[in-house]
Amino acid sequence: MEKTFAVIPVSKFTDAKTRLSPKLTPLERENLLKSMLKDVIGVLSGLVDNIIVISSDDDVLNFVKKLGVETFKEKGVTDLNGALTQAIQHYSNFCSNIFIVPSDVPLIKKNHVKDILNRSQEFDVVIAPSKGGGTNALLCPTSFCVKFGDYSFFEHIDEAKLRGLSHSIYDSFYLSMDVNTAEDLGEIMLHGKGTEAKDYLKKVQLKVKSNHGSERLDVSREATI
Ligand SMILES: Nc1nc2c(ncn2[C@@H]2O[C@H](COP(=O)(O)OP(=O)(O)OP(=O)(O)O)[C@@H](O)[C@H]2O)c(=O)[nH]1
Ligand SMILES: C[C@H](OP(=O)(O)O)C(=O)O
Repeated sequence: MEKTFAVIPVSKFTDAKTRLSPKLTPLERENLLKSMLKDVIGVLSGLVDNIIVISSDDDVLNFVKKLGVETFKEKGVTDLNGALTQAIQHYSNFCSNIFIVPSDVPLIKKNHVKDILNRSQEFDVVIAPSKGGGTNALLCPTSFCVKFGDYSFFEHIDEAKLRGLSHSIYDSFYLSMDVNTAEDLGEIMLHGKGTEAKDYLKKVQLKVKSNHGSERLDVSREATI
């Protein structure tokens, strides 16, 4: 029987979401990453054959072990694609498809996962774009070569074509929302009802206001850091 394993790559807690440093302290960024991880793991739970978090950071791996998730420690000094490649090679002995979901997509819903899994019955590769040309979900055979980084959405489509694999684009507003910038935090405040991520941002008193300036959302703190 074909099996699909979900793989969630997570950077070190100390490197968590550096682009949010103007709005959140290092500890707050770590806590936000933990909240987003809980959201992503909760959504994937029960829908895939296994969930594996990969990281070089023992603190990350110990945190997710307590959530009942399998862990894979990346070996040596590597980057996101290197880490994913190590994990895909290892798990290719146990599954036919890998479903990669980053840890920073707290608006993902169970219906997205079900839809993507259904599409993989018909297509070899299913790709969900992120804002800015990245990839927020990639379901592919274990033979696939991952190309995360700049404009990876287009790189992944090219990779599928190069390998003669059929692909389907999964187009979802919520799934496209990864959290990289202060404005992204505003989107989580607006659209994240019921998520751990929104609850955490409320706890640290983040406020969002509509703005007609260079950014659409103005994100500020009630209390200063
Ligand atoms: N295992 C692993 N995960 C990584 C690595 N680099 C990034 N990630 C994860 O990959 C996903 C996408 O990361 P990015 O959005 O590119 O960047 P980030 O590191 O989270 O955030 P910035 O520090 O703001 O760039 C997130 O789930 C990260 O935690 C890596 O070297 N190893
Ligand atoms: C890793 C990268 O993430 P982004 O920089 O788009 O958040 C990608 O999706 O390819």
